[in-house]
Amino acid sequence: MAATRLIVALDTQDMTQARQWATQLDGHVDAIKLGMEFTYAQGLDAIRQIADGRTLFLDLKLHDIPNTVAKGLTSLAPLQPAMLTIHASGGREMIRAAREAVDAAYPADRRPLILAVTVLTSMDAAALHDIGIDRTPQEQVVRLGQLAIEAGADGLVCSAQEIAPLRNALGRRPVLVVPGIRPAGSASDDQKRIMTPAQAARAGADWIVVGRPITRSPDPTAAASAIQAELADA
Ligand SMILES: O=C(O)c1cc(=O)[nH]c(=O)n1[C@@H]1O[C@H](COP(=O)(O)O)[C@@H](O)[C@H]1O
Repeated sequence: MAATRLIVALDTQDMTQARQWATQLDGHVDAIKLGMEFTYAQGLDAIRQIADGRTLFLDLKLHDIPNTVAKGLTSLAPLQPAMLTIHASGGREMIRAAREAVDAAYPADRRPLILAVTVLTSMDAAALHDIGIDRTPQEQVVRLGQLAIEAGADGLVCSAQEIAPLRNALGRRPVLVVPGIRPAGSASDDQKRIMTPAQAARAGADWIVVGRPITRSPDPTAAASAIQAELADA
């Protein structure tokens, strides 16, 4: 099985902080993720500055009508992300439109992976019930995952708990990117469907996404190195 790689989520509104984390984590992580917190505070040019040759996961989780998502993704092309996110629950037509827009707007050899977010790792069965979905998170993730891959997504964002059923349904091909990662002994927070780095690696995650356990650590570099060691030993 291919090694599981580490993405750090640089979740901050602050340019100096993002730059400091990106620099100190060079060589300790495999990619950086910038999302809405940083983008809404600092804008797209700041993303370009922080990315600066690094592998960029641009996580803006687009979810709108097909035309708007397609045009939005086209507007992001100058940033040359390696990965982009859309919400699978936007539906088949939205996902298809996203894929067509990305195929048209990005050079074929630098086309970003389109990742469809299935069920947010902060949601449990009760939260799904609240929004009218009376399936387990696992059932809903597999359903949305099948739809998204059929419609042209390259991969999925899911929790580590759904990797095995997704691989059963969809095989090895979809890229599985897994947040909700908490090293053993972490305090509980807004993440509900969690696993440790080693558990995610053993389950077959292609990438794990880790934010606060690295960025809120007193020593982010040591925290990232410890996670890499855990992945390597899994
Ligand atoms: O798309 C994502 O990256 C994502 C999807 C999801 O279901 N859950 C989730 O936590 N994320 C992101 O992954 C990161 C997790 O950060 P921490 O909870 O601090 O490790 C955040 O930047 C979230 O926005």
